[in-house]
Amino acid sequence: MTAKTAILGAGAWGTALAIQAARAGCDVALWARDTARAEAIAAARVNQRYLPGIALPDAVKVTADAEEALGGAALALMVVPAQALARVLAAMPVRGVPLLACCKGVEASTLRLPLEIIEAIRPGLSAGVLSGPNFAHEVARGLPAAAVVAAADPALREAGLALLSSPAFRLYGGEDPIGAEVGGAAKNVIAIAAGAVIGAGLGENARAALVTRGLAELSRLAVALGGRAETAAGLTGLGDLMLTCAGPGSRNMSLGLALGRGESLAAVLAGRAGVTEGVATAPAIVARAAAAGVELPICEAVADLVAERITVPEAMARLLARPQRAE
Ligand SMILES: NC(=O)C1=CN([C@@H]2O[C@H](COP(=O)(O)OP(=O)(O)OC[C@H]3O[C@@H](n4cnc5c(N)ncnc54)[C@H](O)[C@@H]3O)[C@@H](O)[C@H]2O)C=CC1
Ligand SMILES: O=C(CO)COP(=O)(O)O
Repeated sequence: MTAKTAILGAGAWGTALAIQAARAGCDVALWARDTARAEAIAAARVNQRYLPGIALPDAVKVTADAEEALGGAALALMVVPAQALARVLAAMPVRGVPLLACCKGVEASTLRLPLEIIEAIRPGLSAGVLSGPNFAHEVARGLPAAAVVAAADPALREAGLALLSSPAFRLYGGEDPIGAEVGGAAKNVIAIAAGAVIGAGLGENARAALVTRGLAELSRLAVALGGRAETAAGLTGLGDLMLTCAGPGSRNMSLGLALGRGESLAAVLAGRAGVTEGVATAPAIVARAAAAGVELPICEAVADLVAERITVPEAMARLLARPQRAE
């Protein structure tokens, strides 16, 4: 019998992962919260709002019925924004279905990372993280990519690799889910900083410095929260920074570019359908780090920037004026 994977969240990444799971040989249920939207995607066989122009394979069934999506599933992927994860999960009849969190952020109201949210809402459920440098539209098209299934439970790592891998989508097992989720959340914030310096005309040197020192920030925080420093050098840390800080293909980077050029946050966000995770995560990750006794100066500058308390040149001047220290 073909294994079934449930994808909970039909945005850009959920739709791409549904296509990928079908390519990997699964029966797939793609759950959308809105019945009309689920019906429109099912009828068109395309998610025109979030992933236009890419057809869904026959193995993907689209539904707004959570019971139908999760019934008989061997694995479920949570692919809603981090700020919506708790609400969506609380309403899901997951029972014992193991979960992979695919969102990259910190919950603003509680400062929880995705696996902490899952443990609070479904205590004892086997859960892990799927993360890495993956633009949805490239994965959906079958272009080569790699990612990590990070979980404490080896059976979940194996299930993730078995159900989601295909020749062009290379998955690695990871034993440091905390490091993976810190990397995914922090890189979105650092990407806003990277975009902002380019948008403000401060140059490529400034971006390289921010990305590298940003890597040090996410590594410090991961270790403080119980993760491993070396995870920062892998796909979920450095790999995703390289992708997300490289250019306007990233929503976070492109937001930074616009802020750097002097556009307002509200105007930029009003013009986009998809989530820009770094906006809510910037203050949350700073507060979470502070609670753990860790300073994140670049994330702090981004939190001030998105709150419009500071301009890009002011943020850069503040970072440059920090006391000298060893690298
Ligand atoms: N788009 C990408 O290339 C990648 C995205 N991610 C991460 O995956 C997560 C989701 O991103 P995307 O799919 O790109 O976002 P998106 O903005 O394209 O789609 C989000 C989906 O979640 C739904 N949603 C939003 N709030 C909801 C709520 N309260 N209840 C139920 N559903 C809700 C939306 O209707 C939409 O279907 C984010 O954390 C993002 O950082 C990770 C890797 C790649
Ligand atoms: O997480 C992503 C790539 O790995 C997507 O990045 P953006 O949300 O910035 O587009």
